Amino acid sequence: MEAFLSKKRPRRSAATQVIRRQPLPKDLDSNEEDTSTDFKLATLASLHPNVDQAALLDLLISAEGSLDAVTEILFASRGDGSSRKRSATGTGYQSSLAAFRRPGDSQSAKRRALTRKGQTLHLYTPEDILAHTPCSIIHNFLPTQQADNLLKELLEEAPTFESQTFKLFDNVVQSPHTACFYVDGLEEQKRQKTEYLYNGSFLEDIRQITPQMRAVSATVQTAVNEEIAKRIKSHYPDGKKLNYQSPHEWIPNAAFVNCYKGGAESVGYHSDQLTYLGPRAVIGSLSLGVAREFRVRKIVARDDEEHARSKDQRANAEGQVAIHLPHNSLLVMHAEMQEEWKHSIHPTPVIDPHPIAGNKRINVTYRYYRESFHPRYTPRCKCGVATVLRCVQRKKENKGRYMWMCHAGNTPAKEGCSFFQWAEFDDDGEPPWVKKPEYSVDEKTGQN
Ligand SMILES: O=C(O)CCC(=O)C(=O)O
Ligand SMILES: [Fe+2]
Repeated sequence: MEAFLSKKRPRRSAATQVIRRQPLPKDLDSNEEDTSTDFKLATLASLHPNVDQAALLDLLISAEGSLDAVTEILFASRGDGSSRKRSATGTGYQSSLAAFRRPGDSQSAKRRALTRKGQTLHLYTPEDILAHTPCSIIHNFLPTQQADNLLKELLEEAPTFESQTFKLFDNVVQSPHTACFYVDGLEEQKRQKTEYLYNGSFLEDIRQITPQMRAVSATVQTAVNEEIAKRIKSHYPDGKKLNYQSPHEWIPNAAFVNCYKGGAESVGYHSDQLTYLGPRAVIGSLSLGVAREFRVRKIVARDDEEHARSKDQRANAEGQVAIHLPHNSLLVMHAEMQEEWKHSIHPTPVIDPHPIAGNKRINVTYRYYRESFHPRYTPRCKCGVATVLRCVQRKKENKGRYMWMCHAGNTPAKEGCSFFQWAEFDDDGEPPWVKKPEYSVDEKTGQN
């Protein structure tokens, strides 16, 4: 990648520039990619000589480094018959679920057949989303006036948001959208600035939640807890919460606000960081303004025998599903999401302007930062820095295991160390230190 970056690249968009500044807490690195970005870009350039290199890099980022996926998108957009032609509308075409089912399929086979390489399954109804993704959605979530007021308030904040940074292969790159982190109250704002590390650095721009955000947060809390209870009952084995999932109430105490201006702004496939949320985290994500496609893809283990035979079979198994997120919808990402799926906001050539937001989409992801995952407790690496929590997603032998790792090297110009430690949790996802005498009763309740 360095070699590529040092080459002169005409018309390179700001969205793809490698930057050297404060990273935001995204976990967008493609952990286990082995082929260099230089090589991938050279391959793509030779396959698609008429496409600008900056556009190819953008596509490579949103396809999470997959050459196959980029080529598929480019052929599909040319409509040469190798794939289903892509829609020119902002929110995609309606696919009938029946088209993805085969007569006589068993229930599990039906689920496997739902997504196919080169095809995106578009889901609109809460029932379909609940049945085929690890998410649930509530349309028209807030009273109209409250949703509009929150949107207006955040549209005033958004022009001062900064581009996200994330790790792609060995480089910190800029995500093509802007965002800002909000917490509740002055004390928490101070704590966040000085105690919580993101990709090995402290965040500079942390803001206190706005009055509208605070009011909405209580409504989100009630709805998310109800959705969690419903999901446990209807989807999980024996109607019991997942192992490592917290049995306690979900309390939103932090939020990322994302802004996507125009259809080209997007975020590539990623899983959210679990470092301060703990395993099996739930996230409540409120969409305002322009409707966009939220795409989700199941992660399939690289050495999974069922899919090892061909790349195509693996791509089929991963597939992708587009969930349509209209104004004033609350999407709940359930406990199985971050460990087993990746998500993205897909770029689109056309959007339907929103009467208040114009070409912008505002998204608030409410999160629960758990006291037991405060960096004062989590393992430190040899650099003396609190480590990052990751889950093995692709290697079959350790799939689903958690690990603490050094992330100091994610700060540009800083070297990290090789620190690695398997992370242990009890059935409720609590780390071992909560049982130590030093861990006070107050902290167990999340109050300090
Ligand atoms: O904009 C969205 O809906 C998703 C944003 C997201 O993935 C994130 O903040 O981690
Ligand atoms: Fe995310």
